Amino acid sequence: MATMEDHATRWFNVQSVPHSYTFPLEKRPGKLPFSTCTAIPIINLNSPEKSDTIQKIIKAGQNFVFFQVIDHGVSESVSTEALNVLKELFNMPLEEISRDAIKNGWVHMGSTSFDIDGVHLWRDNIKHPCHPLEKCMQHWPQMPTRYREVMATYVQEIRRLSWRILELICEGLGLEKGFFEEISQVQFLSASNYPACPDPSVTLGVLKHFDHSFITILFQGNVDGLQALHDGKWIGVGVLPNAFVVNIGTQLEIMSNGKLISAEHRVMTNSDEDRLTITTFINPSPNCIVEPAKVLINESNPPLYDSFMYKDFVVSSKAFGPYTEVVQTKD
Ligand SMILES: O=C(O)CCC(=O)C(=O)O
Ligand SMILES: [Fe+2]
Repeated sequence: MATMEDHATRWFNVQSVPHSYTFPLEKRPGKLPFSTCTAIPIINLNSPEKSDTIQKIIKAGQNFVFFQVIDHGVSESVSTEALNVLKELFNMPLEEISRDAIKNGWVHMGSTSFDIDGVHLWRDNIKHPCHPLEKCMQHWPQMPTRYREVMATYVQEIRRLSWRILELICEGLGLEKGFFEEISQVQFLSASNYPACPDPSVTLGVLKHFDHSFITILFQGNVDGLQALHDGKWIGVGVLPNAFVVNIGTQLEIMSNGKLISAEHRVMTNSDEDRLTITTFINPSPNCIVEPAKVLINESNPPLYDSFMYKDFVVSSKAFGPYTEVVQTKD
């Protein structure tokens, strides 16, 4: 357990944002308050009208890129327990977290491990692969002691949910059933703790980026912070109790030949409370050839993207930086 003393000396326990966390003017979010965009689609996955659900997902992927799913079949206690155990983990003394990460082979990125153009992000982060479970679990945190049990339930539920969504997308795009099965065997988890920040206008939890996944499933608890770039403006993907945020990744944009679009997004901090989130990426397998699906290509719909092997892209773009080896299970 973290002691009071340990907490008081942590990097975020400061009266003002240190220079090393202050972004250059053009990257700062500025003083605008976080405002939730009410137009972001909310999709009920349990609706009896399946074709209606599919249509809503495809439309959301074309227009808003992010959407939220409700009545998704993941019980609230599973997600809440996952957040609780992560909170315990992030509260442990830093040396203990680092020791566990080194011993078991998962990634711990304390805020100072990130250095983007010389500036740190306002977050602590952990990452590890999740699939196949039997192979991955031994490389997860050992502490808190119930971490593996709680997170195993969570990641399995999220895998089921992501399958459901990918199958609906297949149907909506006109791809054969199970199109993504073989090619999306990589799932990894990235959990972030964004402590309350004395001045959210000068720093960010995550800088603007695309997710290089097929889809990303985010549980953001009950604190706002996520913004997506839409028509050149930052829009807030506000918290909806027990909902998951779904984001179309760049690799699905390519496979769909641009029928679905991936959006840049970023994370703002806030001055009132800590924010803890769990991101699950469903990624192409390393040997997957990423290219517009053949059935979507014809004379009037030429391919809009070149084809490449996912692992070559990951290496050449440094998509996962120093932690490529860990999140990209080898074939
Ligand atoms: O924490 C969030 O709200 C989103 C994080 C994110 O965009 C990512 O991990 O790629
Ligand atoms: Fe992201």
